[in-house]
Amino acid sequence: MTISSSSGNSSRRKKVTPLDVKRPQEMAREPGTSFLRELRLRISSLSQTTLELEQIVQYFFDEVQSAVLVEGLTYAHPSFGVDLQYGSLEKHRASYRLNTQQQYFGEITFSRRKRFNETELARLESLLDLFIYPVRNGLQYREALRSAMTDPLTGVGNRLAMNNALDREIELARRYGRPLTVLMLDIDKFKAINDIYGHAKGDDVLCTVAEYIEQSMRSVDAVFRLGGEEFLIVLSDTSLAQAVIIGERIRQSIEVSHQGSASEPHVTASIGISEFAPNMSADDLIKRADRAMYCAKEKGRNKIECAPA
Ligand SMILES: Nc1nc2c(ncn2[C@@H]2O[C@H](COP(=O)(O)OP(=O)(O)OP(=O)(O)O)[C@@H](O)[C@H]2O)c(=O)[nH]1
Repeated sequence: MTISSSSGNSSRRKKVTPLDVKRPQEMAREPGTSFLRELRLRISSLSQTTLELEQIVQYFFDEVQSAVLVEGLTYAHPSFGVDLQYGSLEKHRASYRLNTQQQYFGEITFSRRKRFNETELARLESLLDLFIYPVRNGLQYREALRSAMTDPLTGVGNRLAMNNALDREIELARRYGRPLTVLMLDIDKFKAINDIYGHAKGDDVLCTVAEYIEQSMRSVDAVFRLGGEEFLIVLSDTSLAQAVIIGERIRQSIEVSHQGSASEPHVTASIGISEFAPNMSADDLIKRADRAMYCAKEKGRNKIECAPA
């Protein structure tokens, strides 16, 4: 493990190799180390009870307090989209880049109002090896969950992710009485696109349609591919009238961006919209949107239809 650090106003930066990180046996020779040994054991066993990154960082923050007063702790790994903060972010900071020989595992920052002294920094550094491996496991777990819930072709959520998201959104809509709408989108005559332009072009179309849907939504909305050429879009806190506007934006953006040529297919999509009511299950909501989408197909495709209230 390699830890590079910068600390406080002095902005020192140094590298610590695995040999520099004190092992429990070495610390046992120092005064007061039975306390640190117990602390190491406690952190180590707590970290093994979970794979949830938030909990691992929280445990570390809570336990580190007994060795060194720390008022705030942040842990970030931008490429995993992780940015966690516990306590308050204060003026004096000690930051460590966490690396093993092979891989970078993010950056941890301890902060507080009073400057850290060298003994305290050494103590914090001596505990970092207890942090990096649980964090590595937590990141791997997060990645495994993410890929289990992602459609590999388009990169949007898959059916499993949709089930989770919809259950959560329905619970929020019920609890707070907020509107919730879903859009079922199906690419028109997709079989013909495959037949005329080839399967690879069909795959490209699926990817660009997913992109145009994402570009037409707010960041809080979510899109899922249900298989084939069918997508479900979940619009939280959105009424039927607002959903029609968003649906129309999506429909138009797909059509305008796929005008068609000798080598490119003309692509359109049909959309069915359904608004949640408290007596509905997730399944009811999806089925209603699906029926509305088939109405749009029957009425000539490249249209939006709403499920009856
Ligand atoms: N390229 C590609 N094609 C797929 C994929 N999944 C499903 N398909 C094809 O999508 C086509 C769907 O065709 P249909 O269900 O008949 O519907 P359609 O041609 O879109 O016609 P309408 O829905 O009535 O407008 C089938 O030919 C499937 O083989 C995929 O991942 N990639």
